[in-house]
Amino acid sequence: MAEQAFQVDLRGVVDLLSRHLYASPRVYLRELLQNAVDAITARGDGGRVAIETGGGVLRVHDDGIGLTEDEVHTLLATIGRSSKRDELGFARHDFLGQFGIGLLSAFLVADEIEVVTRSARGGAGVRWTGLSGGSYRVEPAERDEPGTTVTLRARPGSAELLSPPVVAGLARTYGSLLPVELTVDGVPVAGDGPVWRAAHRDPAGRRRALEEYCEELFGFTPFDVVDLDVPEAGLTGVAFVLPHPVAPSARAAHRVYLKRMLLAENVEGLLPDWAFFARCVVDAGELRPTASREALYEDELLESVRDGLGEILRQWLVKLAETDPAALDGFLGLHQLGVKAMALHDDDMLRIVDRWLDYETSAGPMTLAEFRRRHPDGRFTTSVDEFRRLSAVAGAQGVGLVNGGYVHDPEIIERLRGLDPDIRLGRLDAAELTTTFGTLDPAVELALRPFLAAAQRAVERLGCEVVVRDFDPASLPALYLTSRDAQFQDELARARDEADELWADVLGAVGAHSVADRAQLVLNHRNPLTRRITALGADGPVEPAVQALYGQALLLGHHPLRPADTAVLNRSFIGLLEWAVHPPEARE
Ligand SMILES: Nc1ncnc2c1ncn2[C@@H]1O[C@H](COP(=O)(O)OP(=O)(O)OP(=O)(O)O)[C@@H](O)[C@H]1O
Repeated sequence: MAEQAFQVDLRGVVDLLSRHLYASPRVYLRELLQNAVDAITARGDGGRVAIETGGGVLRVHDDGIGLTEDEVHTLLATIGRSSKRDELGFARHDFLGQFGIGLLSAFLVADEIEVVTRSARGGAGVRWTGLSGGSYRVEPAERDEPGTTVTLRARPGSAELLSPPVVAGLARTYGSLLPVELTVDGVPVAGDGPVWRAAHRDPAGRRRALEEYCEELFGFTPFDVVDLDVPEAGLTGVAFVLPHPVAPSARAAHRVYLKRMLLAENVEGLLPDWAFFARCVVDAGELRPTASREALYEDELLESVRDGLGEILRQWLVKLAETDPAALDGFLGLHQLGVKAMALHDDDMLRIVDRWLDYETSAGPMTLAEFRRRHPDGRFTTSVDEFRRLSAVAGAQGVGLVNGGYVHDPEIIERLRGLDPDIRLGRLDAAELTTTFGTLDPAVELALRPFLAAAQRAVERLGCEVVVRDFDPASLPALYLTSRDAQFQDELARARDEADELWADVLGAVGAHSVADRAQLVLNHRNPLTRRITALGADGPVEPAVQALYGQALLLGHHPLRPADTAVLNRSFIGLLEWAVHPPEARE
């Protein structure tokens, strides 16, 4: 059977382009500009593109390579055919176009495209007229010079897009960096090339020019300006460090030019995620666009560009730390989350965090490096709540405590030990604090035995052990300590209660070896109120008082309240009230 060629319904293709490929019909001008610039490139360097507007008509003239009649038939009339690929079909890297569909985008704003062209390689002028319905005609045309003129007549409803101010604006947006002479209605479109490549008398002058550029583009005065250069991708540009904090999750949008033609103003994925504190303007010769030319095509080159740009920003930061600590301080004040995220993977960043970032500690705010100097055996908490409830106690006992409760902190502190094996900063196990609490005089301890037994009965069902110690701060009546192990035991006990017999035995065996490790209610003998409670006789309100201390210690320590805890708290409150209004002597 003879093979048949696919038929293409041009209306379907135009619909696809206008509604699904391009984000906006504004791109028509970019595609025409791009073809003109490619034609100039194909002819040899230096050329002119002149755009004329008015009366709902748009003309784009170029003095590029032009097309012969044969080429008109094959290139303009075949969708997907492009002269910008080599024999093997690879896009040739000196051209902007590659897909062979760009010209069709003119149908987004016009029903008819007219191309009058004459090839620089010889032959007469040709007029090609393409209609959005899917047909075209070719006829001879008068044209003296080689080059091409594309003419569009606005479709009803699209006149605005072809109007002089809109066209001038679009030409400026897309084309102001193009290496050709570009005019709209005779007015040159600013073409001094990339601002970051312009010559300046001194570095300060250049810096000022770049800052102004940033203000104009992004509306902020940058904290700093970093030059970007990734030769393997033919990429140059600048990164502007944001002068205000941003959420790390905010997608950083960069302005990207490919071969001096604007790709888009909000390109994502140019920098590694952690570098969310910078906005870039770059021009790259080798990166590829997606077919819609509104985003970068994700390939290995883009990946290595991302790594390369990340490295440049990292170096900038390391240098800032070495040469300008005050500026680094300012930077960290704004963007510490990003720096912490970097420190998870990068030793230099980790050292910066260690040396420069202030942490909350039991001895006030200071850097981790300073903290380690003062407390070689210090501890860190992994939650902010834990820090809040234990820092006063730990501090009063000379145990240094760091708040490692914010994002990335525990990982960062763990990584520090990888950096230097001598670092002993370890996780706090709250139960270990009791070992540093002062024990009581044996005689006092002995006298407290009956009280302790009664106190233990009062909280027995809550799964905690009552001890009396002597510790600072004296203002604290009692402290509730869980160890991670005690939490595990709690869960185990709960599981054992709920499990059937077989499992209960297994779980029992698991827990058997460390039954002693329970949560502790540590009563502070240094606190006057607590001391009076421990002195209560057997006929005193020992039970509600101890339960009240227990409840207060839970609340003070921001511990979660279980239903049993709430019940005990209520009961103790009522019990104490009863004691207050019906003292024993009144009951007789
Ligand atoms: N101004 C022009 N001068 C010379 N040739 C042109 C001009 N405009 C278009 N062409 C020819 O028509 C072909 C098809 O153009 P079209 O814009 O559809 O695709 P492309 O530029 O090759 O690729 P892309 O879809 O990526 O833009 C081009 O490859 C080129 O050979």
